[in-house]
Amino acid sequence: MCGIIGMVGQGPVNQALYDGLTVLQHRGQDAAGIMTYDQGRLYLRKNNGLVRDVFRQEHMLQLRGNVGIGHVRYPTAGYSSPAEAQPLYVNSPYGISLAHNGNLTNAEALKRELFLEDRRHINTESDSEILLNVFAHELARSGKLRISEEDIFEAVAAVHRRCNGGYAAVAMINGYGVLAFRDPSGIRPLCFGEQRLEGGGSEYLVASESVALDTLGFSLVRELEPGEAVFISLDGTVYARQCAEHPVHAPCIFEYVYLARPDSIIDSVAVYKARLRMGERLAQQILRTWPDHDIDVIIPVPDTSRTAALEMAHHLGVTYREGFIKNRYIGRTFIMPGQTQRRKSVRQKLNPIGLEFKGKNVLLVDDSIVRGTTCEQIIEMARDQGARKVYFASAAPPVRYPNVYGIDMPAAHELIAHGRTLEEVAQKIGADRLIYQELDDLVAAVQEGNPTLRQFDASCFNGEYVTGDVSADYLAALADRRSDTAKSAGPERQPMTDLAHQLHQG
Ligand SMILES: O=P(O)(O)OC[C@H]1O[C@H](OP(=O)(O)OP(=O)(O)O)[C@H](O)[C@@H]1O
Ligand SMILES: NC(=O)CC[C@H](N)C(=O)O
Ligand SMILES: [Mg+2]
Repeated sequence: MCGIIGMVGQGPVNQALYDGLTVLQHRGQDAAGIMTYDQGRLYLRKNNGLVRDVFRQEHMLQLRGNVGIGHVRYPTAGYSSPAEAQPLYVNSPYGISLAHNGNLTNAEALKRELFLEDRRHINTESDSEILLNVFAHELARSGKLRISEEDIFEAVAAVHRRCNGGYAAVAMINGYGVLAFRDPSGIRPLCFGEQRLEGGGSEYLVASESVALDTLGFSLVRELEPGEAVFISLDGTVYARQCAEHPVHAPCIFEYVYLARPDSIIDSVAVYKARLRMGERLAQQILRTWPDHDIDVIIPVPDTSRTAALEMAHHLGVTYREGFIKNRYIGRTFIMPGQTQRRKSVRQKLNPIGLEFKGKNVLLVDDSIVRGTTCEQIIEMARDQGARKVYFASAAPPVRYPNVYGIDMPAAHELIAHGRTLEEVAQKIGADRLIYQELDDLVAAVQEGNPTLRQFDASCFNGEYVTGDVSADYLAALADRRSDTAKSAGPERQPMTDLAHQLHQG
């Protein structure tokens, strides 16, 4: 889950894009980039690092123009190299740049097609470069010198026919404007907003999460429908069209569990309220299955679990206390690239307050347990502080299957709950008792915010992939390529690069 943003303004957009990216930083900490357009020229700054480190004053001054797009990256394909930082650019046709959140599941096949049939060269291992080139190729089909919004929507429709997986994207077409589109299952979020200016006219902003609109003073117009594309021309005219033949709305449920900020609204569901309901349902489960519990205190694992833990304590009538203090200068652990870094960061990030643990039966609450990196260490810390019993609750069900739509959980064997029973996980993490949210309860907690949502991508919990194209072979190849062990072995030459290479060798 990267963060994407795009703006058509009436004055320079560089600062607004920068500020927007800082509030989307929780979606990607690896790399950041902004591309702007001014009088026929494009200006780009991108690099590995946090937003505050990538953009210095000299870069900001060069990002000229009233139109631009931006990206914060959390890699799910390719490598953490600056060359794969986004926005990505292709010069033909017209000059197109693109920022992508999600992951394509047929990237390999598309890469072959792009090379063998469309005569396009892909220079990185990023699936986003493939998405950009498919779009560019389809837009070029119009063969026109001047394109219309209909040509742009036709190209998006073709992208939907060719690409599988999760993709929410913003693209900037040189001399035309900013395009936003969402995959036909609406897996990754995307919304757009408007700010009316005092002197007349409006500015428009597209972003992964509504929190970016709020902080920049835009009001939410609406979220993009699955399969829909919205195009905002340079003069500020907004065009929208449904470009998918059979859209099905199945947003990623993990956005509500962990990925999104609580102050965002996604598909008309307030993430904060969904998390409160997750806490409430977890409390109900405890009252049902463990009515004579002996929990003295509920302690959240900062940050994301706080909302659910607070409500859980309220419904159980148990004291809620802050038992871990988070170092505010350390980012999210889960989205760090390697296991060594993740493991080290938990210790650096969370420090216990001893008196909240000593002699008590504590229930630690987290939003989710994925690899188990956090809970194993947290439980150990609680015991070191003298806790009598350490119970652990997860506001999400056991994560047992890989995610293929933009969350870097590529290998089932790295997930602590994969192939393990509840008791086995409890034992492995060292908890005296482990409570997981039921999937039905999680779904209900989100759905209550918008009953029209009938389906979710909950694949990491149930192994059902909404795009219907994820085979066992695909998952095996993904694990092979992207598991922590594979990644630590370093970049390898990929088969498609070799295809071009082989051809030139004769
Ligand atoms: O089982 P694991 O593999 O450790 O993954 C799950 C943990 O990672 C996330 O925290 P993170 O530190 O990324 O972010 P947060 O501060 O938003 O909670 C999540 O909130 C859990 O605490
Ligand atoms: N998390 C994401 O959305 C990743 C986008 C893209 N697949 C990349 O790896 O750069
Ligand atoms: Mg956490």
